[in-house]
Amino acid sequence: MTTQYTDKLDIRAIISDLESYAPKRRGWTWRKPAPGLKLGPFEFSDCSEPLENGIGIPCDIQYFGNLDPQPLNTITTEIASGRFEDDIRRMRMAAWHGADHIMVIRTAGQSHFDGLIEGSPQGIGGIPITRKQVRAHRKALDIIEEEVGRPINYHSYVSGVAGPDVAVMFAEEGVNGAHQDPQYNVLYRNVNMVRSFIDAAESKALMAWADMAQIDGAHNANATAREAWKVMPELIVQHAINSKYSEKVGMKRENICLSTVPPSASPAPALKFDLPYAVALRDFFEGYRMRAQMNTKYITSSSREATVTHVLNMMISKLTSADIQSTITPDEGRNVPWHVYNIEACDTAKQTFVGMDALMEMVELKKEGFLRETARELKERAVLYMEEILEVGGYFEAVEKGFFVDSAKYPERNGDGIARKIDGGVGAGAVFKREDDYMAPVTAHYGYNNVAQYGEAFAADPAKLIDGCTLEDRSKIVYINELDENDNVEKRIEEVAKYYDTNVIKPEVQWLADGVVTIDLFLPTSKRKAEFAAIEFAKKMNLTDVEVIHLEIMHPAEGTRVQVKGVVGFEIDLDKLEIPAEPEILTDEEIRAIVDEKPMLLVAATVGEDEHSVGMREIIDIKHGGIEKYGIEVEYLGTSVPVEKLVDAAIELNADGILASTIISHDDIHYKNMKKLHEYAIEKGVRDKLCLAAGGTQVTPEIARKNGMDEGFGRGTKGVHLATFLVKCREEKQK
Ligand SMILES: Cc1ncc(COP(=O)(O)O)c(/C=N/CC[C@H](N)C(=O)O)c1O
Repeated sequence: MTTQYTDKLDIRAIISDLESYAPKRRGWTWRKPAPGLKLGPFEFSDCSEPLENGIGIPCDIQYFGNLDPQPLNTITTEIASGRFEDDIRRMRMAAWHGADHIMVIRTAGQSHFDGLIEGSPQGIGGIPITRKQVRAHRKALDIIEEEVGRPINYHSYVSGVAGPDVAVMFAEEGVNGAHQDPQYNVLYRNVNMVRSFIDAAESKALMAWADMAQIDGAHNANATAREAWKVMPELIVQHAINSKYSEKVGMKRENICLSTVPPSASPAPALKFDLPYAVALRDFFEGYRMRAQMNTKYITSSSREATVTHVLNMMISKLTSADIQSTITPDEGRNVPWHVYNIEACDTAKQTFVGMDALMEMVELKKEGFLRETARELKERAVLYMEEILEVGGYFEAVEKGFFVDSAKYPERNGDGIARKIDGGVGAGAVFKREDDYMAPVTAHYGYNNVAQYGEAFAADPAKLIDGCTLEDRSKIVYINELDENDNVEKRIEEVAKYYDTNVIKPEVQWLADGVVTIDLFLPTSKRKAEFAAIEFAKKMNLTDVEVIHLEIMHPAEGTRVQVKGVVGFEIDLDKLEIPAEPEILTDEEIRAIVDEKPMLLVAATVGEDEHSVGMREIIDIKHGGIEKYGIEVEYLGTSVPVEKLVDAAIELNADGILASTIISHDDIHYKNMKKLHEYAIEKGVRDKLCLAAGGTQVTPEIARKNGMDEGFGRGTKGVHLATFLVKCREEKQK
């Protein structure tokens, strides 16, 4: 992080004056490759340009100085809180953790709305797409991308009965990417298929004009089929139908992203299914983009399990290709994703990809054997599937016959596919042939448009007839702020104004001040009893609205892990908190001058029965930025040293202080050893003379001091922190 951003985004400022907001650019932005990128002591092969501001994963911050390498793959985070004002804060967190593709899920059922909606109503499982909401998010992302120093793509959905209306609005509002696949309408939203494909042509023409990236909907078959791995031939066919249709309408291949989800998940031998499928897809669809997403069909309430599934999916992405890596949040299987899980998923993607940097310079996929034979078989099945579609008369007839999402592996059939009537579904009978003199003076309008009746000059640019349509002249866009005087963002912000305007805070998981917390318990009893006992424990902790969100058997009799969510009924005023000032740190020069003037000698050891030595070596050795670089002399006694020996050595050497490394914290042994050290120094009559410092990954300074240390040092301690303490402590002791 190069600049401290200590101010929160001003949500009220972002949602104000949206009427005059205009997007800065049009179209999708891919990451900039940085071949041979050097960061710290490392060189990376498959990374993109680093961020100006970002937050590395914890071990990057603790051990590598926040190098924060960014993989070449675009990383997506999906947000679905239902309140777009709270989504904005989460976008900022995700962007700082490496997401450059923000996908905001739509409110349930918007596919059946037959027109645009306006304003800022709250949504279910996502937000209602409205012009106001899209502008607010794009305006917020303009600010956020400046902070992180990388363009961020905003993504939504062009589907449902009002697809083309939404596509026009997205083109007007600078949306960068969208899902668009007429098969989705037909199979999962029962929108009439003829209507869906005609609307798709119009929508895709607009998306092509807006240079938007398109994601198809094949992944939905995965999540819908009974045994996902059996729909592989169909997935290839679904990708082909949407990709070819998109290209015919005029979309560039590099903007056509196949939404490829591996059809299985462990404990199935996942890569045996998923890798051949991934290879087959890339064999067939050269020149298109791949958008990889882990399988969400088999996701459960175990956030750990979801993370492993995510990592396995990224292994496939690395072994084959993924231009976009979608990240399903690890809590997707138990609630509408929460802030911290969006961030976990972004970190998992970043950590995994940079950890596998240069993998394909070291391994390659076998050119023969099971992998290639299986890939070929899948491609053959897909071709047969396509041929049979032609035999029965084409796509519409095949849908009527229930070809799609049948749970058998084509050409086997179980007859349980999703069948739709050609003349059925929402919007049926609403397709009309354009009259000979049909004319629409608008840009990116698909199909017959007889503008030539007003002069050939207009044929190539129909909007010229009206001096530009809304795509050329934003003043022609009608912006409506709100339609509902209650269900809107201003009202919602009023309800939580205190938490915007003061330093009073409550815990939250998705909405400001929602008060929700989770507790993670191990209960030494059976699953059923643990479930009810956990609720009781949570209630006794004064949580309300208590719900069990995850149960995991450690052993049928020995115990169960339970995760519970609940609401706290109180808040904290930060202004009234006693927060000890951060310890002041002296400069290297100041410390060196003090030690030059008055040499310092310490004795150091890892105490008790503890063999860990790395931490102590790092805090001492000059090459790790340890205290020796200030000229401080250290007599290191090694590991598993009794505290008595430490004190005796300090007396013998007339040392200024003692450094005790205490890594093992089981049964608070680290604090017990500190107490022993303190008491023995008193017993030997040297306590007042010596500066006693204890350090370790589980050490809390306040508790170390309670156990007799002059100071304790926990995670992230650097040499300068310890050296500052030592020179000040010695000065104090020798007054
Ligand atoms: C092709 C297509 N069109 C529209 C919608 C939106 O669907 P409604 O508005 O009808 O809910 C979807 C939904 N996918 C969810 C995101 C998924 N988790 C993903 O990452 O892809 C879709 O796949």
